[in-house]
Amino acid sequence: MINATEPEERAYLEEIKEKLALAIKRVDDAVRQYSSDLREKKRYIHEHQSGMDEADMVAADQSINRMAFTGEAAVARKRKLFKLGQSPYFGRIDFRTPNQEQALPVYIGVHSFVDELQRQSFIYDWRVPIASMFYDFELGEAFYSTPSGTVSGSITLKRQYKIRDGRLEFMLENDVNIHDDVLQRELAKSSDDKMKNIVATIQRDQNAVIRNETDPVMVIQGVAGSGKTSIALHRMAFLLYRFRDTIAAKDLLIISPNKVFADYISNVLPELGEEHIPEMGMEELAADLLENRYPFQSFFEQVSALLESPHPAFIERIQFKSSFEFLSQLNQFLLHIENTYFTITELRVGKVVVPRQVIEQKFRTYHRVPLLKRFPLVSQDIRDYVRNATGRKLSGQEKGTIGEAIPRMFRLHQLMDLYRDFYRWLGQPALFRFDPNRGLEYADVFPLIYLRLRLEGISSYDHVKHLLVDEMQDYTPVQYAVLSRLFRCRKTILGDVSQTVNPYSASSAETIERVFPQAEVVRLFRSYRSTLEITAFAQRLRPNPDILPLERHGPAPVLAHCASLGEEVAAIRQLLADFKSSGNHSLGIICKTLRQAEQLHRELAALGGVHLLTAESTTFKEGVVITTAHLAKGLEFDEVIVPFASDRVYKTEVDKSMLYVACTRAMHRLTLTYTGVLTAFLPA
Ligand SMILES: Nc1ncnc2c1ncn2[C@@H]1O[C@H](COP(=O)(O)OP(=O)(O)OP(=O)(O)O)[C@@H](O)[C@H]1O
Repeated sequence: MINATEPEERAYLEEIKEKLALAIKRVDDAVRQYSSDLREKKRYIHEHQSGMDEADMVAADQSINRMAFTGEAAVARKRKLFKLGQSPYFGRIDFRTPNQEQALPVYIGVHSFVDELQRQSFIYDWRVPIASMFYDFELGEAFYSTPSGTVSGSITLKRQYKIRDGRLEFMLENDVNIHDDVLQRELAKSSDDKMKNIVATIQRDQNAVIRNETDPVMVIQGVAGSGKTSIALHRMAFLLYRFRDTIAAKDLLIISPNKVFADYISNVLPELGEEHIPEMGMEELAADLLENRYPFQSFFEQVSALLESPHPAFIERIQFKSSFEFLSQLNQFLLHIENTYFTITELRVGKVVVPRQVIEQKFRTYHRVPLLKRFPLVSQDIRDYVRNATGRKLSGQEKGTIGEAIPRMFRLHQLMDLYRDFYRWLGQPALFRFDPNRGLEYADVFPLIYLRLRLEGISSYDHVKHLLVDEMQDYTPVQYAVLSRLFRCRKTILGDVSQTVNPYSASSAETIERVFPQAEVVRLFRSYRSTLEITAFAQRLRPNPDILPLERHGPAPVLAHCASLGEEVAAIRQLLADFKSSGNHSLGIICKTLRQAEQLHRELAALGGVHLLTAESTTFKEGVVITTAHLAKGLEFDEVIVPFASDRVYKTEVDKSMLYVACTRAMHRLTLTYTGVLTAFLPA
């Protein structure tokens, strides 16, 4: 066997590092050559500019661009090689097909490394087909799929390595399931400031999601900490690799809940050697789709309003607009306006009378065109009709008459008027509240966009080739209907219905399936983030008998009763001091409302290094963070403190959701502090 023993492996690692160093040197030389050629070329052009014609200039430009492009590619390659030098590979399988005499080792890393001189693959990218067996199989029979068919054989050896800064820290041989051991070590570590890649320990069910190439829509419903976001990002990296000839990072789009989250996850793709993927929030998308014509309340403001003053009529409006019933009513209304808002009459233009039937027939011709876009088309056809009838060109005035008369045959043209009419048609005008000073309620934003999409058509996102939607539970059927019409591409949609920040407008995987009947729904029950003690504690808030926590232990969550607010703040100060000497890196103090978070921030700011995250924040901060459960969604911390966990603060369904989200952010340690009586959501 090749490299059977640990000393042999160590020697082999040195050998690979040398090869990598050599490869880096070659790239360096090449880069130097490119830049000197480029300089030379530019100098030449500069000097000979006057004698060059346009064609020469274009050719020169092209050649400069080509050179710059090759130079950039070389720099990117160098970056990858350098990274491999730090940690060339994390796994190995020895695989033998029936017609091979000996099993050959397949070393697996974050990138591939092929020695061009020897024409030999030393390291396989984790995304190549053969590497999938590392995640899918233990020792024994195994197979992998390639575009040209399935390859079967057997795995005779499987190893995992932890190589850091070029040094082999440990190496594990597996006869049973080594993944667990390495996984445990990874999970027990304290978190860095941002989300990490998990290539070395991707689990089998996760791998299936990451490598799924066939389903047009994947919906991932996974319990808190099941790795949904991680998997989705690895899936993007996989698709970028698998379809590298047709999909680039700029062709993907991530819809993320907020900028802090976007920043938090922004490291993963670059770590995997891919470029940054464009990202936008739902509100940004909404503003764009409404062309900034109508100011509106944000989702964060909607949830804050629910937390601070949950008015029954407000809740009713939200609930209704989050239902399937609402979407089908909107669709019926669209039919209704199509059938009843037209009053088509004959049209006189000079001496010509255009009969009603002709105009009707023209409108029918364009029934596939969005309704509000038909008028200019019909107007043009009628002009042609009149021109043919008169046998002469039309005057400006005649053209104008037609251009004005045709749209007038439809009752309303303003989107907002139509939307308002919808509620009249429903017989529920009170369900639409519009205060021009405060803008639209958030619950009205996507219904209005939906109307616009159906009535005017929008094609500005046709370039997107894969859409990733995180925190799917917080979007309503109308929002999905908009996404489905706007993004005709493949989609990966993920979330957890237990972690909604607004139970009145939550969507489950089943809801989403109704919008995307072709979706493949995957459910993940294994939870990786928190210790068993923390997961068990969070289960008291939202029991889920199917959850499978990983067997990892830590201190039991603490419920700290305090005699007064002053004492509570003092207790939190003490917890902060303990944290600073604990060796942990991140601490999240997660409140229910922004007001509480701001208040606590004022109390603790003097300690220094305490960051307040608000809806306006754009970057994730290392160390101690004070924020709300809503904004902490998707993030994780070594330690979490949930202040004010009393029955006065956590009493409604929305409050309970917030508490669940807050507690499930903790990886290793969780403390809840309160004064008075503990929230009833945590019965003893
Ligand atoms: N296979 C794995 N190997 C190592 N770590 C993993 C693995 N799967 C998940 N994790 C870790 O578990 C934690 C939770 O992952 P992630 O944030 O992707 O989960 P999530 O399902 O999106 O969580 P939530 O819905 O609660 O926000 C992260 O620290 C992630 O690195």
